[in-house]
Amino acid sequence: MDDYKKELVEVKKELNDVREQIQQLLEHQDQLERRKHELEALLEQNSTKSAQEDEQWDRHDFSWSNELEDKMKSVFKIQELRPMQLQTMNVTMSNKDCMLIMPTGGGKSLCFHLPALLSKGVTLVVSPLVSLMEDQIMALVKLNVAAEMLNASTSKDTVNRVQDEMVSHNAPLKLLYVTPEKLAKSKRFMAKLEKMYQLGRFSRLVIDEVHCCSQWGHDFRPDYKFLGIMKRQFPEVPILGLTATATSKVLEDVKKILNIPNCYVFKASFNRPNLYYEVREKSGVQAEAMDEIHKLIKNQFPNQSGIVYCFSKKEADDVTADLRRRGIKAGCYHADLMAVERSRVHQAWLADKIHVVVATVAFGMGIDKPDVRFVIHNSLSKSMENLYQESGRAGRDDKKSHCILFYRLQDVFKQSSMVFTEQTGLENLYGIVAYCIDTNRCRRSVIASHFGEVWDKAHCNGMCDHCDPAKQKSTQTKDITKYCQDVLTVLDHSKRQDQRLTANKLIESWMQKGPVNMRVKGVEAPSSNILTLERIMAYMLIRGYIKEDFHFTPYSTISYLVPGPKAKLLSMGMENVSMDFISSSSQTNGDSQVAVKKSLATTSAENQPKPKLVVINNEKSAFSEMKFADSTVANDNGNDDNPSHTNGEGDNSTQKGGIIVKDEKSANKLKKRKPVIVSSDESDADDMDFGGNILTAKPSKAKKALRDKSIPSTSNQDTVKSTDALSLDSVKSTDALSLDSVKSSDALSLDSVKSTDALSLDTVKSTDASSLDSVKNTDVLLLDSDSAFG
Ligand SMILES: Nc1ncnc2c1ncn2[C@@H]1O[C@H](COP(=O)(O)OP(=O)(O)OP(=O)(O)O)[C@@H](O)[C@H]1O
Repeated sequence: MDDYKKELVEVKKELNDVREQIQQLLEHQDQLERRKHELEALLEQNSTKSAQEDEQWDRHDFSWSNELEDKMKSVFKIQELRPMQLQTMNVTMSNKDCMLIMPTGGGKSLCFHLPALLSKGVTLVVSPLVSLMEDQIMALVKLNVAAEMLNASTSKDTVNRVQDEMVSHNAPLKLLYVTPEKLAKSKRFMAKLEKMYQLGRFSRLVIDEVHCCSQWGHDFRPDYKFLGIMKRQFPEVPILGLTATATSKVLEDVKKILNIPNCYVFKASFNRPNLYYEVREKSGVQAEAMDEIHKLIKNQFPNQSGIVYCFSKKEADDVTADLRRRGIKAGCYHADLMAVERSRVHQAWLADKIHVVVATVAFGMGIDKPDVRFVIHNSLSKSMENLYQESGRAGRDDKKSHCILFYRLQDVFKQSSMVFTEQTGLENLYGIVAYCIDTNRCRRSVIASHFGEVWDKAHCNGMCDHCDPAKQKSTQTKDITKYCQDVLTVLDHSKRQDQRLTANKLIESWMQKGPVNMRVKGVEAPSSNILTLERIMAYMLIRGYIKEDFHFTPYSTISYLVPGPKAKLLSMGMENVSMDFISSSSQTNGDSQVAVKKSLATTSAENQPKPKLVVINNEKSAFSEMKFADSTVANDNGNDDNPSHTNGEGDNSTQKGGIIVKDEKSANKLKKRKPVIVSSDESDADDMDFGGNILTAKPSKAKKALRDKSIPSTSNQDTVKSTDALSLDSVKSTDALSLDSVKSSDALSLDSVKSTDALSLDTVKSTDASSLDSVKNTDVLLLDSDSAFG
């Protein structure tokens, strides 16, 4: 017996050692993977560089150099070339094949527009979209450059005229745009090209969006495959391929398809130094999310051009309507709208008649407005690549512009149920989720690694929310192994109950809420706020501790969560999980980073509520004498996100300028809601920036507040009558207040307020300014005017 016991102790010890070693090896593996990635990126960067340097393609002493400079200034009004433009032009002018990878808005077009003017004959441009060709031709014609296009809907007369010009020595035609279908399907056109070639007039073949050739690319077009014969048919014609998006795998594939294995490849950096990248927490309440976007556009980008990208056509419709209602000049753009309407919106935006285009990704290729000051993502993009391309429509004029993504976990599942059928759909999506939940890495560096580049954090120049000195935060790494194990225990339990859990339900069960049979004994309700829990959930998802399991219903696809490939390691205690959190000391007021606002340990701060009712207490007001029975002062600055302002437990005094809260449950429930603000001084409402719902003193102001602050979407406006802080004559079923019935209510004497969820007042009877006899579960903030506005 004793021997067995002794051996058992030894085996256990050895097992522990093995676990530790495995843990260390796993960490080492992670480090090596990251370094491997960096080294590969550096090697690729350097090999491209050396090819460029070897040949000195940035020289200014080619036979065409003077003319190039002259036409650049006189025709295109451009004073200086951007990186890689000169190299590309010199290579293609030397009749060599070339591939240019340059980010959206980088200036790819000039790389063939300018050479076209310097060359004899015609540059043939293959482009995938008719609208894209139309825009370019319009711009070229304005600059007096002879450009034409041929597509399926070109009239016969135009086709004849253009085809004659192709083979006529004296014709002014410089650029001819065609769709790939035209090449693939029109023998007559191919015959004309042969002729043009024989006459020495086929000066260059440009293939825009060249990644469309490859099946590995995200935008494969079968007709692009036909371009493979061009090199064979026209061996003397240099090919110039352009793209903003090509991994090395796609690039190799494209070279093979186009038969240009030895072409030069130039890659401009994907760093757009003038773009400020930021991720913000998105409210789970639609009206609040819209408040935030409205406030952002109104205050930070007044009358400036921007785009709001949405997840779906319906979302785009709703956001447009909401912004318009709030006085923003917005237009909608998505695939369900008629082409005429889409074009009207696009043109009105180009002419600054509307400021904001609210769109799905259909608003994409060919947008060339220089002064787009902001691109907001109202919902998560489906990949880093998409985010980069869509955000990249901002700041084409090189001036500072903002790219702001609003993130919330629920959007991950909206996207995942759309992309999970794509080959790398989920992988790409989780890449952008990792970007969103990151607390400290430079956003630029994260973007860079997606494009196989390494950008030094120092080059960010404070142009992202993590590098911006004004938003600096320190972070702390915390062990969340126990949390993750608890999540897996809840999932195990649900499996035994034969129940599936969505992310929301999983969090609910984990928090020991929802159906009793889904709560698990031994799993303690986490004391962290919902954002923290969502963040942990997202982290578990991208690290493979949990995974999505998709089920189809007749109307939609539902994503349930189940244990992931790495769950076993965690359950068996063979892996520790840690995660970075913003440390509480460095949190700033009003900051809406998605990063967790409080450390996991700060439980008392977690439970502080967001006030539902804010009473502005100015000198003359009768409120100054108001007292609330049965209440606890918890905070003195109106910002419950800042734990440093939280009073310690046991402070039961009632005082001016504090949240008065008693009931923890209602506090938690109301935590994330914005306050209703009641003021006896109507000017208060104008000055305040609580982003909340406002009821002011005078009916006229109240109406304005209702209109401006969009209470209608959260309340039934038509049932709010003559609202007045001092006398709410009849407020019925207002959702904003969640008051079932408030009758002849008056701030000084609320005769009967029942089931008031907003105030969480169970019963308020014979209340008066100096003594509210029975106020329970009050969730009220009483502020001095000064602290309210300070
Ligand atoms: N060297 C330059 N200096 C200043 N502006 C430039 C320069 N080169 C190009 N531009 C301008 O930059 C803008 C974007 O150029 P362009 O449309 O060629 O971008 P792109 O790389 O083709 O982008 P996309 O992938 O979105 O089509 C245009 O307004 C163009 O006139």
